[in-house]
Amino acid sequence: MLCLSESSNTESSDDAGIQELDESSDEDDYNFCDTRQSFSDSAASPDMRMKHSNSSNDVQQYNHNFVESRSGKGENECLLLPPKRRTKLPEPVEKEKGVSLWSMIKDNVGKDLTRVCLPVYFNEPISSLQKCFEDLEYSHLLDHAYDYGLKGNSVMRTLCVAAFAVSGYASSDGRPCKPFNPLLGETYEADFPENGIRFFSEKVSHHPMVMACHCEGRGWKFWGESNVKSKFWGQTIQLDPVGVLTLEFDDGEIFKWSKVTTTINNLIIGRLYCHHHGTMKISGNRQHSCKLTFKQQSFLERNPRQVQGVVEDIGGTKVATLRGKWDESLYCNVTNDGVNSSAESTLLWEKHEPPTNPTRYNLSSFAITLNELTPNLKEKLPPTDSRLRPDQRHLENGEYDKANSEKLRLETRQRMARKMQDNGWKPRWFDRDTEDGAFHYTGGYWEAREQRKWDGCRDIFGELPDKKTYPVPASVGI
Ligand SMILES: CC(C)CCC[C@@H](C)[C@H]1CC[C@H]2[C@@H]3CC=C4C[C@@H](O)CC[C@]4(C)[C@H]3CC[C@]12C
Repeated sequence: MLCLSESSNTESSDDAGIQELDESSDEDDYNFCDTRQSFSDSAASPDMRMKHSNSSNDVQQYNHNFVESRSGKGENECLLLPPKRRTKLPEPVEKEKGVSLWSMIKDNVGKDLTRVCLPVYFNEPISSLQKCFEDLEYSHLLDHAYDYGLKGNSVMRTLCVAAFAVSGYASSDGRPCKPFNPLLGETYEADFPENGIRFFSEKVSHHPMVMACHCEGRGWKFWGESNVKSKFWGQTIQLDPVGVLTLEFDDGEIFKWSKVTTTINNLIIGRLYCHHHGTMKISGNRQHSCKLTFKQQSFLERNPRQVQGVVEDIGGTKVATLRGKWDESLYCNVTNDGVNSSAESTLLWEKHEPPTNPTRYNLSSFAITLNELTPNLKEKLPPTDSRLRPDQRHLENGEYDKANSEKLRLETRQRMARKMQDNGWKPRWFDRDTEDGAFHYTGGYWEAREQRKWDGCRDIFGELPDKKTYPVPASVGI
């Protein structure tokens, strides 16, 4: 495995595991304004007629409890609007260098690839914690799922949950770089009132590398962990996710599923791309469950990236089907009385348009916003937030040499992570449940943020206070 998940290797690098602002958005997190704005996504809205239409500007009733009246009356009412987010990354300070992955690993052919140190140039300016949040770009599907369920439409609820589970893969298309491997105890918060969600994640284990996350939306909670087992096959790497994702609606309905296998292709020659394949069983605790198949890619496949699925009731009767592509869109057909209805299929989900000027990282518009650090936000963050990680910030700014040296410094520091874990280090915000073995959010993050009380949050990105207090064990790999 080429630097993807950690190995217990002694000399491997932390590759283990491998602004210009558009608007003056840094003034305040919130802008007060007197026009009502809508941030809704339309596909799969419960109020929408079942057609392929995609009108994205309807103001929908389930949106934005954050849009509150400030003055409380009349035409001049002032509404609290969400922050304006940036639409592009900063212009790089230095010119981009053309370094091929092959040039980095060619001298290591036949060697253990976990020992190959990749320079920061192969990273994207996003940490794996932030990448977990990318799975929630289409969280409106869960809002719709909640509403459908309340209206008694359990089939549409299940279909929306399935569409959500697939939508998380959309942003992996055409992304050739490796996210930063967070430091032990690194956190990431995402307060997205415009999407009605609040997300939090923490790296809870370094060996094996595990990240736990927790997200609250309108009518639902979603949590899980991100941990992959990887196998290196030479030209490809296979990633098998470990752990279960859980979605719980406020009315008590729960869905659980695991992610499918991801294969990263053309590591050595050709254009690097990833492909997702396997079966995803989304099990519900009430009326319906869904089985999705991400098709295996073959040389003859004229239609790659396909996903197909069926929704079944507890008796095993097929009540709906679903098909589409994980990098494009998904449609469903609801079966009536066991007979496939001839009516046209319904659009459940469609990928957002890519940004107009993509960078070499090929981030989506949503991903571009995730590492933005406004002065106002900076004041509120704990010292462990990914946005404060210096090498990642330098990379984002296109300061490659600074990024590289900071990365080396932090990796040296990180070498004591295993020692810390062995010595009983515990995550600050998550706890492993003794019953189901999963990490659960212990709560209190947003409350601590309110009071700016970050007790127990170490300065993980700074200089080590004293090497004697934290000896770097010679035999510990990262
Ligand atoms: C050698 C270097 C430059 C290769 C770059 C590899 C990139 C494409 C790899 C590195 C880490 C990978 C991610 C690691 C873990 C997961 C979780 C899984 O459930 C979905 C895929 C996803 C999100 C992977 C997508 C591909 C990924 C981003």
